[in-house]
Amino acid sequence: MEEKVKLAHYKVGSLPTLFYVPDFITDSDQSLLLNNIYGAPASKWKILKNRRLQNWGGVVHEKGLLPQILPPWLTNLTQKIYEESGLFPSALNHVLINEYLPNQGIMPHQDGPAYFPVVAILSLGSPVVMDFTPHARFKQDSQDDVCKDSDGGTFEIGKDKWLDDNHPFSILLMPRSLLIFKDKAYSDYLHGIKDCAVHCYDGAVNEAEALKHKESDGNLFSSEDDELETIGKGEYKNISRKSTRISLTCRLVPKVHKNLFRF
Ligand SMILES: O=C(O)CCC(=O)C(=O)O
Ligand SMILES: [Fe+2]
Repeated sequence: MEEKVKLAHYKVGSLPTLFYVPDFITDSDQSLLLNNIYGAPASKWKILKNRRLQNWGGVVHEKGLLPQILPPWLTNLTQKIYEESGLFPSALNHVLINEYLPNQGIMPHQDGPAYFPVVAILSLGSPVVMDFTPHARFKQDSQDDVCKDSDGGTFEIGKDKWLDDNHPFSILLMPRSLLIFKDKAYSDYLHGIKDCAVHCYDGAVNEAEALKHKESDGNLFSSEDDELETIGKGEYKNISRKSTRISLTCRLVPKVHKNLFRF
């Protein structure tokens, strides 16, 4: 994304606040990030049931951040996101790095309340499809979806109408791309990645944009081109996840507890 280029140029799908920036970083930036991530002490990895993660920037509590200085190899990235997106009120101070093997994913979830409600996710390695699903709580709470009948009672609008306005969608995340979402995409939808080795990208909101930019570097990870299969005449648009994916979820925790502890 060139400096001062309007983010609006990268809007994808029908929500106003979902942006996909192909080739946000270069191949050599990707290699540098991967070298730093895999060069971190083994103790930096937290092992979960379905993925591994590294937490950088400090410990996030519901009431704020117990901060830890981000290393320069991460501030290079967060500063670029901060400056080029223009969506954050101050510099990003937290990065979560997730590593997924081909049969691993992340359950549909909503990001926690401690974060400023804009998230920027940089993808490295194997492509994946991320699914967005309307949030059930949003469905129940939405006053707009409750209509008054002539007796003053209320009735719910039909499920079909609700789904028209709030339909699930998916997005193809190619390596070196940046996904940014906020507002409705952040608060009214869950996002997740299926834990299976084949993902279908047919109908993904950014299909054209994602497939335009797929030149590969051929090192560290197997070629991403090999992972995109188009069988027949575009009937099955699948990804075979053959290699590891790394994502860097970059966020701002506005409330920072000062001088509580140092690392
Ligand atoms: O790996 C991803 O792309 C998503 C990660 C995510 O949703 C999170 O860390 O909250
Ligand atoms: Fe998330």
